[in-house]
Amino acid sequence: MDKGYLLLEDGERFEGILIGDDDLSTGEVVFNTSMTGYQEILTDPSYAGQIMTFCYPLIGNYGVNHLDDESQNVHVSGVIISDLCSKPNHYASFQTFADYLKNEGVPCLAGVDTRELVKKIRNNGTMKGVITKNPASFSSFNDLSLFDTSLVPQVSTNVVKTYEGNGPHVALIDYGYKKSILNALLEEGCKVTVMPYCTTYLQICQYNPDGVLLSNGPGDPTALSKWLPEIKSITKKYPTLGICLGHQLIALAYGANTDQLPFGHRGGNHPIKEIETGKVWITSQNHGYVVTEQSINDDEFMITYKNVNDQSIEGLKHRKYPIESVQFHPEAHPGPIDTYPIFKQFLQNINQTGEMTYAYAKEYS
Ligand SMILES: NC(=O)CC[C@H](N)C(=O)O
Repeated sequence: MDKGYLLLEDGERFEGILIGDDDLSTGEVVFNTSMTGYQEILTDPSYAGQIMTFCYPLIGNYGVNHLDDESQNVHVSGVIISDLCSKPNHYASFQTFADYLKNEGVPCLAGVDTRELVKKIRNNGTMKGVITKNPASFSSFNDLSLFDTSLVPQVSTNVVKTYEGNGPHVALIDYGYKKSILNALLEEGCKVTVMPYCTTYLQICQYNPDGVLLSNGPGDPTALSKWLPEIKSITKKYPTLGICLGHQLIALAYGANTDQLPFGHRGGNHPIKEIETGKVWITSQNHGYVVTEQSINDDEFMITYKNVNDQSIEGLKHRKYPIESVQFHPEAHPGPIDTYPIFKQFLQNINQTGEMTYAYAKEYS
């Protein structure tokens, strides 16, 4: 088996065994603390451009199945693990973790002291990294072409697709949506039209939805600045729910700012507090950016949830219009489903305020 290396931007190097694909992999090195759900994590398009370090020490023990994919491909650019299980045991498993990554063309470094690596990221923040078989051949972290920043166009669909249902019609704007978000809407009986990230307000109107969901997605939300006026117009007309990147885009569209967290929130045990009730929910999270509290216009938006660990903003609600957004993932997969009712709340918003929304829109324009 070949040796491989993780080279970090600050010059430190971690050694391991190279499994999966043996090509060069570049990305932002991040970590996820979830104890299960590696397949969902690998296939979540929000992780595009990132090298994922799994904190849980044993990976691959239940293999890979046909149910857990959150999209059609693995989106992480590389994987770092401690112990690899090569003899998985699960009735639904059809492939090993290593073969799966090889087929998907994604390099993985196994046998790494992930505790040391994670401690380093926690202390110094996320940084760029490279997985390679041949460290001498890697030239420079300054070669920006290796670290792509236009990630959403790469993961979003370019065709409009409708899933039939008898309930309200939701336009799901695809910045890199997770299948579980679509499934949650379909389970609630919605008709769902998935639309590309670059869909304009007028294009959405042609489909006449009852509500709009702005999905999760990879990268820095400010990379989508060009689309903010469209997003603002959409939210002024339709009841809107934003999830993760979608939440950040709503905040940006209304003039707030986003900032980068030191090492992100990625895991299945992030506590958030509902400001109105004081209740704490445990959530699934995966984000590196966050809406800055001071930048939120208090007259327009109220903060609905805050992170219990670092007090960062976890949710916003417009004071007048049916616009809500959450930084965490109510669809879970992987992680707890405590906040799944957010989807039901969204549908209530659609049903109760559908008529009013049009009145608001008139008044607003
Ligand atoms: N899951 C997401 O939508 C992630 C949002 C954004 N890319 C971030 O890292 O903050």
